[in-house]
Amino acid sequence: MVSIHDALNAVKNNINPLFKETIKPLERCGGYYLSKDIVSPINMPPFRQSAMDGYALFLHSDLAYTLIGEVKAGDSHELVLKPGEAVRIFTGAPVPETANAVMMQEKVVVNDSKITIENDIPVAHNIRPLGEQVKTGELALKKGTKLTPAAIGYLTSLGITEVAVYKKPSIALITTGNELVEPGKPLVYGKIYESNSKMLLNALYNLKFYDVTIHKIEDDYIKTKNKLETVINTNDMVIVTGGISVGDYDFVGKALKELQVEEVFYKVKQKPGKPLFFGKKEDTAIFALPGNPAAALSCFYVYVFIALQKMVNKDIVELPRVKAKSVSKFEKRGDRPQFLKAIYNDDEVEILEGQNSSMLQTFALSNALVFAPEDVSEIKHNDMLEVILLPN
Ligand SMILES: Nc1nc2c(c(=O)[nH]1)N[C@H]1C(S)=C(S)[C@@H](COP(=O)(O)OP(=O)(O)OC[C@H]3O[C@@H](n4cnc5c(N)ncnc54)[C@H](O)[C@@H]3O)O[C@H]1N2
Ligand code: MOO
Repeated sequence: MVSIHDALNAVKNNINPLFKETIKPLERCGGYYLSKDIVSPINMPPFRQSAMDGYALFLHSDLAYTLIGEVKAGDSHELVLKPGEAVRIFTGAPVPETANAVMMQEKVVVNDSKITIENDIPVAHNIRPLGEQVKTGELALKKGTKLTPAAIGYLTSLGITEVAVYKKPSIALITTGNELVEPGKPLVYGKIYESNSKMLLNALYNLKFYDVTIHKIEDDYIKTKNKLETVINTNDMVIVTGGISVGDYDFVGKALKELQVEEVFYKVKQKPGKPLFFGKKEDTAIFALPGNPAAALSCFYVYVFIALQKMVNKDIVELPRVKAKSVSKFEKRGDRPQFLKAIYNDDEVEILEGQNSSMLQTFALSNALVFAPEDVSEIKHNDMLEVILLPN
């Protein structure tokens, strides 16, 4: 049995960034990281743009100008101004080459073709220069940049439609157990509805990992071994739930050994999630999470989360931890450090009733896990606690 500290380090040290590339339509790249520098194919803006609705001017020493025409957004005609001349212009329209400033209309008095501006303005006033954001051939975004909505908007504004990004891991989710029934089917005595796959699928989707397949196996050694062999050979990560403890029908550990999966650790001194397994086969990471649903999800957030972040080359790989004041009492039994389902709000944290590792009801209300270290046996009101914030 390893400590939480050693288990966390083992996950961090045994997972490498995937660095597999794929070309994807830009609009589908939210949350991905660029695998190549992007050079701008155009100047942005592609022409000198008016930043205001108003008048483009060829500045001279007087406040009065003569109006000679109009340019609106989308117009392509070129008007030629002489000093003291102006054109009506609108936001986003191309500023004629010969105009050198734009005055907003609120500061202009119009009298037929004569206009008077309120005050002097400097050259370039209210004109967005050609290539102000980026020029043709310049670096638009560098390799490794995360494609946020803003980044996708920016690259789209440069006319880019597809980009090279780091592939996200392909993940196989496997549930085990004869007792599991697909929701929607009748529940016979002794059976339960299978919930871990949908729960973890959504945890993965929530973190923007979409390349996920779900597989179900009965408590049968040969079937377990064959299925694990296939998914390990074809995925970057395999997440199994159940069948990893010591029962006669827990075949996952034996099958992984037979398949020569390298055990990095098995069993962690923690509650929930004692029988957690983490191993590797070539570049595939294998987690076997306890079948108890709340234990599986807790292990997912504390350990699998880190592996996922490392695979996509993120700098910060753990969920955020904060300190918060306890508003509840809790008695911790045994010497295992514990992750407790809790509600964090405004620097305070409430530890919920119903901490059993089979209970999702309380997890469904939680937005955090309180970490109760080994040497703590009692948590009191106002104790300062370490709180892991769950992704929302
Ligand atoms: N003699 C011992 N027994 C157990 C130990 C131990 O140390 N010695 N550890 C206990 C702990 S702690 C845990 S956690 C569980 C883990 O067992 P497994 O990982 O082998 O999980 P299963 O036995 O297959 O299932 C446990 C529990 O979870 C339910 N389950 C499983 N899969 C799903 C699913 N996909 N959806 C919903 N619910 C699921 C399953 O029906 C069981 O109730 O072992 C203890 N035993
Ligand atoms: O370690 Mo188990 O996950 O407590 O129930």
